[in-house]
Amino acid sequence: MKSSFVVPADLDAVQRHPKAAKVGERMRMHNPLCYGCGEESAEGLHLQMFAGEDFEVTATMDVAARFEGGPGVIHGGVLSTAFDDVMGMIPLLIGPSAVTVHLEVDYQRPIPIGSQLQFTAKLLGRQRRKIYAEGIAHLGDPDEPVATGHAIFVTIDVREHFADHLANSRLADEYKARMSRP
Ligand SMILES: CCCCCCCCCCCCCC(=O)SCCNC(=O)CCNC(=O)[C@H](O)C(C)(C)COP(=O)(O)OP(=O)(O)OC[C@H]1O[C@@H](n2cnc3c(N)ncnc32)[C@H](O)[C@@H]1OP(=O)(O)O
Repeated sequence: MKSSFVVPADLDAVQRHPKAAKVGERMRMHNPLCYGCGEESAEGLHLQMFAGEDFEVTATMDVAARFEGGPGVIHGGVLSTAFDDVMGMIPLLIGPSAVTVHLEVDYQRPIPIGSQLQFTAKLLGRQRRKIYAEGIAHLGDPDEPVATGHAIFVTIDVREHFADHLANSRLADEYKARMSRP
């Protein structure tokens, strides 16, 4: 079953942001408490993300026992979370902060607990505030994907978007201080 995800034809020109991570560099966590990539999220996925060529991101994730859904295999929602976060790094290569407005996942093979998942995500295009991305997950051979994801991210003003919610974070004080800087 193929995805029906559609990328518009009239896309904007994009450039890699001069301050984006260099090719092969680990991409910084957007939030240490992030359930996807945060190192301080005890139960999180602990995705490790790396900047690729052009508008690509690669990532790895150990499929820990706590991610079980069906017996011995990853939970589908956990895999969706991983795709959300890996593709969510694509906007950082072109600059703006962005949040997910649409996410879809095609599950192609069961993914065993104990395996290491590898992801490759790429920019499909930008149109105004919308950033279209695609990702694949594999177990060592990118030509044999075990799942495919598609997403749309919409750029935001970070201060405005999170203003009413910062207080809910365990890092509220740090974020309030950071966001109040000019
Ligand atoms: C201090 C540092 C912190 C750093 C944090 C970094 C953050 C990184 C976090 C990463 C974490 C990982 C990621 C996560 O987990 S992010 C967590 C999950 N996502 C969210 O919580 C987002 C919730 N949504 C919103 O808040 C609003 O919808 C936003 C603010 C995003 C847009 O509402 P706003 O009123 O501003 O704009 P708009 O409605 O005019 O829409 C704008 C454009 O978008 C198009 N559109 C909208 N929806 C859809 C859709 N479903 N399919 C297709 N298109 C859609 C729309 O047609 C329009 O297009 P056009 O006008 O071009 O035609």
